[in-house]
Amino acid sequence: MTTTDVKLKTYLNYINGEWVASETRKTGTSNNPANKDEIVGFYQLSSSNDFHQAATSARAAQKEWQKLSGNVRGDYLLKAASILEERIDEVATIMTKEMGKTFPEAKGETARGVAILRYYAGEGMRSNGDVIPSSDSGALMFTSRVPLGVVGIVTPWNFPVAIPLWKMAPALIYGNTVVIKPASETAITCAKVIECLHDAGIPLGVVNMVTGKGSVIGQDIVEHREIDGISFTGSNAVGKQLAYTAVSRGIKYQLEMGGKNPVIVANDADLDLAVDATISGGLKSSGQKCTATSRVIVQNDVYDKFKEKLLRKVEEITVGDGLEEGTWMGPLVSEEQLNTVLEYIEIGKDEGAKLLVGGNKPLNAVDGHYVEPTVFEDVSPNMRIAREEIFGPVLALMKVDTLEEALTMANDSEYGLSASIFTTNISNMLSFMEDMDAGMVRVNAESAGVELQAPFGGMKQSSSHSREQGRASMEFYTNVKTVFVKG
Ligand SMILES: NC(=O)C1=CN([C@@H]2O[C@H](COP(=O)(O)OP(=O)(O)OC[C@H]3O[C@@H](n4cnc5c(N)ncnc54)[C@H](OP(=O)(O)O)[C@@H]3O)[C@@H](O)[C@H]2O)C=CC1
Ligand SMILES: O=C(O)CCC(=O)C(=O)O
Repeated sequence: MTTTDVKLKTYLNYINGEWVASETRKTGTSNNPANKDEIVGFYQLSSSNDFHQAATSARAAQKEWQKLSGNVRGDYLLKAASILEERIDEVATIMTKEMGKTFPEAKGETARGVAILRYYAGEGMRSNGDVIPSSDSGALMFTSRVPLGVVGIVTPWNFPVAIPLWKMAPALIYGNTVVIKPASETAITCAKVIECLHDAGIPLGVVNMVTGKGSVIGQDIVEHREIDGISFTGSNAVGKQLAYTAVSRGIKYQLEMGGKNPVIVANDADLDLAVDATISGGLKSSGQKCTATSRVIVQNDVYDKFKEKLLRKVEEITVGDGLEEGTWMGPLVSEEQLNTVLEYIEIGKDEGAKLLVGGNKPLNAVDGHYVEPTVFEDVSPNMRIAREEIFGPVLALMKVDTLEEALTMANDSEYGLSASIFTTNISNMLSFMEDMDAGMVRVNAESAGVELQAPFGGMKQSSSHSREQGRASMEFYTNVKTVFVKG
């Protein structure tokens, strides 16, 4: 049985190189958020014992995988990249159907997945240590990076190809084996990615996928004795809970969580650029990115002009099924997410913010979890819509007199993931780069849209202060061994 049998539409767990049903014999349903009645497929609702099988298989495969040379491990990633590239339309279609982002966005993300696999394949050939002069002239001293062992990976639904791959690919290239539990909303998209690794011939047990509710098997991923490290992206509540257990077990953990990302528009900004970037950074993927722009802090002199240009463009946004040509913004991922966003819109109104545009479910879109792109103004820093992550297409405009005030406001957040400034003045750029407390600081560019070869992560409550992607991944997925050799 394969997961590509469309008649069955039931996707299986992947354990020790085989597609297997959960021992529970229960499945969950993946629905299309653009059309609630359309079933995309079924995925396994796994048990702790299913997870145990996967973790045990990953352990059994680990030493042999580690012993392969880096370029041999890289070859598997290269093969998987080519297979994913051949299947790009199929994978992107499933992604759009499961989580709602538009097909061009889904295709772009899948292409990014291909590039991530190729990038980390190359890592297998790069240096993994340093020679350090010993104080003993007759000795050789060097460092070597060794894998953690078996890594547990928990991923969210908003980047269902890129995030699993930017965690799995570095884990694998540095010699770890993995067990992934993807978000339930996008379990099938993850199965499609795993199929590529399977078809690339990756050895048995090196990659394992177990689907099911995080609330049922999630804790196993960090508690299981065979798990040596855990990498998580998702909400702060779940991330912190996993971290507590990881600390109590003394294993490594890495968390990527929320954001409340500001954009500053200075008096000297190129306003058209700033408007386009605010819309793209805040509303693409319906604002469901941890790097999405949510606070738009605009200097007084250009406030009215910026607002007018922004509203004109927001009103032109077409909301609809992401598979339909001409749709700019798809639905939210689920009814739960829709309710959360609508609730925040009510909170904004109750707190006294002024709703300029949007704020409702579109009248002609009853079949899916749609919400209009929404812009508030008169938002003050203490309002909940200025402080809490909404994870939806909601922008909060905030007016300031000076850039110092803008920076203070931008930094007034428990989060510190990404931040942008739009300015043509070099000293404004420099003070922003220096004083903005965010893991990603961007000048004349939107807050979202990270590059796979650069470190990614946040300050404050946005992450566990570690970094993912690029060569920074090596810090998490390996331990340093210092070797001293005396002839
Ligand atoms: N930083 C980011 O990129 C993301 C942030 N978020 C934020 O989180 C909010 C809620 O989204 P949600 O999807 O519920 O996020 P969660 O943190 O609940 O989900 C992320 C992943 O964790 C799993 N999970 C859930 N509960 C547990 C648990 N107790 N132990 C271990 N794993 C668990 C989920 O599985 P399952 O799907 O089965 O529940 C999913 O795979 C969003 O509104 C947004 O604010 C969400 C997604 C991504
Ligand atoms: O901005 C991006 O492209 C990545 C965002 C992200 O990682 C996330 O939302 O989880």
